[in-house]
Amino acid sequence: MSAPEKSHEKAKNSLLYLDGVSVSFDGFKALNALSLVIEPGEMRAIIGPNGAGKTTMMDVITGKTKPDEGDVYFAGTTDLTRMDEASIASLGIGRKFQKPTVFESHTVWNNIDLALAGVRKPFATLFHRTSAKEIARIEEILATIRLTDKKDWLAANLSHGQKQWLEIGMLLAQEPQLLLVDEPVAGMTDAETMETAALLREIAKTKSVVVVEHDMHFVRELDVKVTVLHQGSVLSEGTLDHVSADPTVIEVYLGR
Ligand SMILES: Nc1ncnc2c1ncn2[C@@H]1O[C@H](COP(=O)(O)OP(=O)(O)OP(=O)(O)O)[C@@H](O)[C@H]1O
Repeated sequence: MSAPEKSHEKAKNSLLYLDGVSVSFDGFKALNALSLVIEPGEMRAIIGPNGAGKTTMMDVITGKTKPDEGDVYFAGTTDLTRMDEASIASLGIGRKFQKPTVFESHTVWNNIDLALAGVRKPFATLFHRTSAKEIARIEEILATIRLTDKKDWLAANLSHGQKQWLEIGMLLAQEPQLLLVDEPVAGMTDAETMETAALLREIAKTKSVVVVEHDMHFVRELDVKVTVLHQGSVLSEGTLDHVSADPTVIEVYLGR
């Protein structure tokens, strides 16, 4: 069997499979032979000090950055290194950036409706009236993101945390199989942070989720397997208690 066929075989039962992925910027290795496997239906937390390569990893998965080396497969067989960002998004990989980008002058309801419209065919959007099925889906999403009672509010009037939830709702409208979420609780209150953990746990019942986050209280609340990145590679992996007790992790976090 040739090398590419071999990796393909190993990727078979995973939703996301990265093996030996390296990315260099002017000779500096932002990712260094990174290997990571996410199972279907899994939620994973990614932690690591500044500059560990977390954002670069997300950029490689979404096609924004092409790896110099390594394999990146989605759903076992789709080689993401050969696809552009738009094609990867349409496969069902949704990304939420750190800063919320909701439509401030629209209501909460319309923001979700517009996100649903984004996945309709252009012709359908032009003559569109929200169908009963779509209304039910919008209501379901509003319940998930804790904004049912704010559905008529302008997005501009939401708190920072609620805007983050709304943007998660807009991603859900696109029915992704895999959600990549970058530092969702930065700037949130403690109560919003805990609610975000509960919300993501609910979402993870039907979708795979990869969350990058620095907030350890939040990561503990997620209660999922944790991957620690350092200098572009996996330093440690396991429960939060396991990685927190790992001497190599302690050195990286405390030795700086
Ligand atoms: N486009 C680029 N050009 C040059 N260097 C880059 C580029 N993007 C990232 N880097 C470098 O690669 C390294 C990894 O960056 P990355 O943003 O992936 O880390 P991170 O783990 O997301 O960090 P943070 O927690 O601070 O967001 C850093 O040293 C960064 O300066």
